[in-house]
Amino acid sequence: MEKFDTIVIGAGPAGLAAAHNLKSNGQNVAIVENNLWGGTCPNRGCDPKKVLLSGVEARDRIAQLQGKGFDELPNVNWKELEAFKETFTDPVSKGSRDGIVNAGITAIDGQPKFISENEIVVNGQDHYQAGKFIIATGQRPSYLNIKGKEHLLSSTDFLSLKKMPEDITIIGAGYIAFEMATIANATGAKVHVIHHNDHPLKGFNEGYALELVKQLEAKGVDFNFNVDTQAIEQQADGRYSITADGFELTTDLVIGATGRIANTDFLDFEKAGVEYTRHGVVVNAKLQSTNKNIYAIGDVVDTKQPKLTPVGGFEANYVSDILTGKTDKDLELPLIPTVVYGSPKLAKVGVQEGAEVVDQDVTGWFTYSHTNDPKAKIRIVLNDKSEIIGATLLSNNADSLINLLTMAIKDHMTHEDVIKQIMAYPTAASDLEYLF
Ligand SMILES: Cc1cc2nc3c(=O)[nH]c(=O)nc-3n(C[C@H](O)[C@H](O)[C@H](O)COP(=O)(O)OP(=O)(O)OC[C@H]3O[C@@H](n4cnc5c(N)ncnc54)[C@H](O)[C@@H]3O)c2cc1C
Ligand SMILES: NC(=O)c1ccc[n+]([C@@H]2O[C@H](COP(=O)([O-])OP(=O)(O)OC[C@H]3O[C@@H](n4cnc5c(N)ncnc54)[C@H](O)[C@@H]3O)[C@@H](O)[C@H]2O)c1
Repeated sequence: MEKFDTIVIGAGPAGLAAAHNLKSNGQNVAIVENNLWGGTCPNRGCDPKKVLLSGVEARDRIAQLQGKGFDELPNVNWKELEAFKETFTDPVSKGSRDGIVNAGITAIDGQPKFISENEIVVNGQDHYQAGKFIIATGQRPSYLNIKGKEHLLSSTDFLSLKKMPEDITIIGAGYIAFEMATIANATGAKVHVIHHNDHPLKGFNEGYALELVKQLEAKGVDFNFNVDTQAIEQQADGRYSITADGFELTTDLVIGATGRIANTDFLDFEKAGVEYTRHGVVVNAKLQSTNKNIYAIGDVVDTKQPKLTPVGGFEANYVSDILTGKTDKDLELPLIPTVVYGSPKLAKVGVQEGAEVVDQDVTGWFTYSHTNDPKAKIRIVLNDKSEIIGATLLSNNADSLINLLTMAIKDHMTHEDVIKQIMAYPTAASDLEYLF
């Protein structure tokens, strides 16, 4: 039986970062993966989505400038765009595994199960012991429990569609639903979004979320709110009929985007004394599970933190520091900016209410008018010392501006601090001094 200082279970962004960190700090480390090395983000999440969105952005920009230098609106060639995406995704698994092996970390392929508090067996035959374990098994799509649920496809399927159907329906109105709807719409598909209540993108400012709905509606996306899907049936012609109380829709393909569920099953946690809920592994403020030698990081953790790649990476660094004696403090996450990659993009950071809120429609400002953007809005929240403490942005460059505002909040910047800076002009950043 092989013994290690630490065994990491799950080779996504969080698990890989922890394994590399621990190894470079002199530990004897193994990492177990039961599927694609690299995990969700580079194989079936953030990165492939961003490649597909680059096509959307290029087309949107030209659409906005039609009659202002551009005549024809080009079509997105899905087959070519998908092939381009695969040039990024195809090398990920081998590259991630090779990186592990080259770093001198033991790479184990297969399905691990705990058989005691400090031992796992992989594929029912190979036994490994460790002083510490890190669970980094992430999440997978959760499907609605309705009649015909077997017809639901996931975001993973969407990102690898060989052909974009003429008509596609997405159930749910969270991050994934908006991003898939944006991509499918730009390829020319008729897109329907069905949502069980009238709160899309819960957690974002309601007015801004509804403005994004309006912008997508203007591009032809059909939103159906307060529709609680009851059944999906395949018709003789291969299409699908979606039904709810007083509602019926026929479509070519149905994507379920109603959240994700933690990968806590199949690991026999009971044998290791690790408690978990349907939201993930239960941890304390040091990301330690109910077994003090087993930690959890990334999407699989049952905390309220947004489940995002940089959060998993931060937690990996933190647990590595704990396990190498560099810290014994509780985890303190910094501000977490988050972006819905729609068209336009919706971003937020920090708190959303304060002593003063400056909410502006900036569509007419040069930054947005020279590209003829249909809508840009910026909401800045200040505290009683006039420091920026939060922001929500809706614009095509919200993704980069939100990072700048995150730094400004961290540095407790006021308007006076902002005007002391020189920002490259003309950019969204050089507008900052006029925003509040
Ligand atoms: C469509 C989509 C788009 C996204 N876009 C963004 C974005 O733009 N920005 C952003 O920050 N985040 C985004 N996310 C979220 C991001 O992908 C996750 O937060 C991130 O991948 C979490 O990393 P992780 O290492 O915790 O888990 P994962 O990346 O899920 O990795 C977990 C790994 O564990 C493996 N595993 C699972 N069970 C077992 C087991 N029993 N034994 C061994 N191995 C196991 C899995 O196969 C996987 O490789 C997106 C997610 C999706 C689905
Ligand atoms: N840009 C990004 O950073 C990004 C992109 C995609 C995914 N992600 C991560 O992945 C996670 C999962 O994304 P998601 O869009 O699946 O989740 P989500 O939590 O953002 O949205 C889920 C949606 O499904 C709805 N829903 C839940 N239960 C339902 C039910 N029974 N019937 C009908 N609708 C129901 C919710 O109201 C919500 O609108 C996100 O929370 C985020 O952490 C991030």
